[in-house]
Amino acid sequence: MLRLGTRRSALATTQSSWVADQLRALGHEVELVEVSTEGDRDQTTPLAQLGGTGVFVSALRAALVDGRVDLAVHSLKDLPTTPDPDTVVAAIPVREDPRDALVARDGLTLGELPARSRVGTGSPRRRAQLEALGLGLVVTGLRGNVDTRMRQVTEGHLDAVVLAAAGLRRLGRLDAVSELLDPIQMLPAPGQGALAVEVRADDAHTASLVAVLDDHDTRACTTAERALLAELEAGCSAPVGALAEVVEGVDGPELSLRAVVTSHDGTADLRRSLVGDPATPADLGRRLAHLLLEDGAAQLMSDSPTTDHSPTTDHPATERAL
Ligand SMILES: NCc1[nH]cc(CCC(=O)O)c1CC(=O)O
Repeated sequence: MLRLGTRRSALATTQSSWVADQLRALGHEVELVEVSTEGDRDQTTPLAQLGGTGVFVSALRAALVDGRVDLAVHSLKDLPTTPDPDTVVAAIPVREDPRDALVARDGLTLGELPARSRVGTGSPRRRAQLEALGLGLVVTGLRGNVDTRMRQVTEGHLDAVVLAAAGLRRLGRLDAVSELLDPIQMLPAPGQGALAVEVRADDAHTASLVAVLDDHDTRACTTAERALLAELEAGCSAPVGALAEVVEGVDGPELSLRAVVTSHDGTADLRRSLVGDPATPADLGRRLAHLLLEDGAAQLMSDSPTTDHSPTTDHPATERAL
């Protein structure tokens, strides 16, 4: 019996159940074990103040290391880039749509939202890229699970929210999307849309069972995106977007990587891209990071730290961690 640790939120349960079903299809017995995380218990503190999305990860890792569970499923974009000595990512399954999605009132697109429309997001990356579009949108902080965030729109508190398309697709809520944002406007978080299946570092047995779920292209793409993030020394809540894609070149497949670094207020941004060898994705990510650093990425990220650290003053109490 494989014990699979999962957080309780609808999205976490859906993701964990998907992995469990894949393993069952291979003939394994799998049991879901609920693990509660600080990010779930504390429903109002902005994530950046709780220590970033890493708060969702640490409790699951603790359950792994204690031997309460044998594997844990994370959203890859929530995994810190610093390797954990006690665990390994045994599989990165095939990625869902990596794009961000707009959920707006009356099915409006970003371009159709009038100036002064209130758009909710708790992510500094989304906030900065929205501001950088220069549409006169009023970006307000937001936390909570997918349903809570979408309710801000249906109840008329906000004109729109931005969420990961992958989460909405997994929850069967793509119907609520008014626009899938083109990465030209909004580059997703490194690793967005992909899952990471972690096992104990010393558990080669479970690692080998799980390894068959690994998707080669997804691993290459997310390795490039995360190497870029690590080289920029930026954390999970940094205003950094990145998207790698395997594309067909003249001499076979190539890895194309695009990235954006913004100041926290979105008044300045740097965009760059590189194409390289899919066999050495981390190298590509590091090289693109160095180009951005040469352009001044480090100063840009440190220059204007976001002044709005209190999204809960806009949307108190009822919100829950995703
Ligand atoms: N940080 C929260 C989080 N972590 C993973 C997802 C969505 C699923 C994914 O990106 O794989 C979300 C919600 C969101 O950004 O809308």
